Amino acid sequence: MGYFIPQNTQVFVNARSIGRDPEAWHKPLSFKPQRFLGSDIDDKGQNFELIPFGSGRRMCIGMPFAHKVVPFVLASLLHCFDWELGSNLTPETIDMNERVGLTLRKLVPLKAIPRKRIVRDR
Ligand code: HEM
Repeated sequence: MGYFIPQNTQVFVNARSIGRDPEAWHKPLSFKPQRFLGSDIDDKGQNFELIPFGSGRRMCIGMPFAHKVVPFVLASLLHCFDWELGSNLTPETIDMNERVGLTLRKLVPLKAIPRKRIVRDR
């Protein structure tokens, strides 16, 4: 690609910017999980526009575990609690600005208040 990278250079892949590239994604800043319905793109390291777990020999070894645990924990939290936003916020007024760093964090932390939902046994 025409770049000269000196020996022993430490290279960081900017997965955040790749995931927000308008050349790779339609309306990249919109939360649209349905964009993956019927899509061939997955996160297993072969589609370089989506590399949350990295790619190649050093990609995340915890990916299969994360694939099982993250949906399970999320589904449990949604199933067992009703969630409210504090500070008179609505989904439209949440501050989505980000803080710069090695990992991506919200500039203003999200305060979500869980209210226990009665879950009946079958
Ligand atoms: C949503 C959850 C997770 C994400 C997004 C994630 C993401 C990543 C990324 C981006 C890398 C660097 C890959 C590279 O250098 O190309 C990595 C490496 C690694 N991850 Fe994860 N990870 C997750 C969960 C886990 C879990 C649950 C474990 C262990 C149980 C784990 C263990 C590791 C290890 C050991 C490495 C280093 C692999 C190596 O350098 O050979 N990760 N992960």
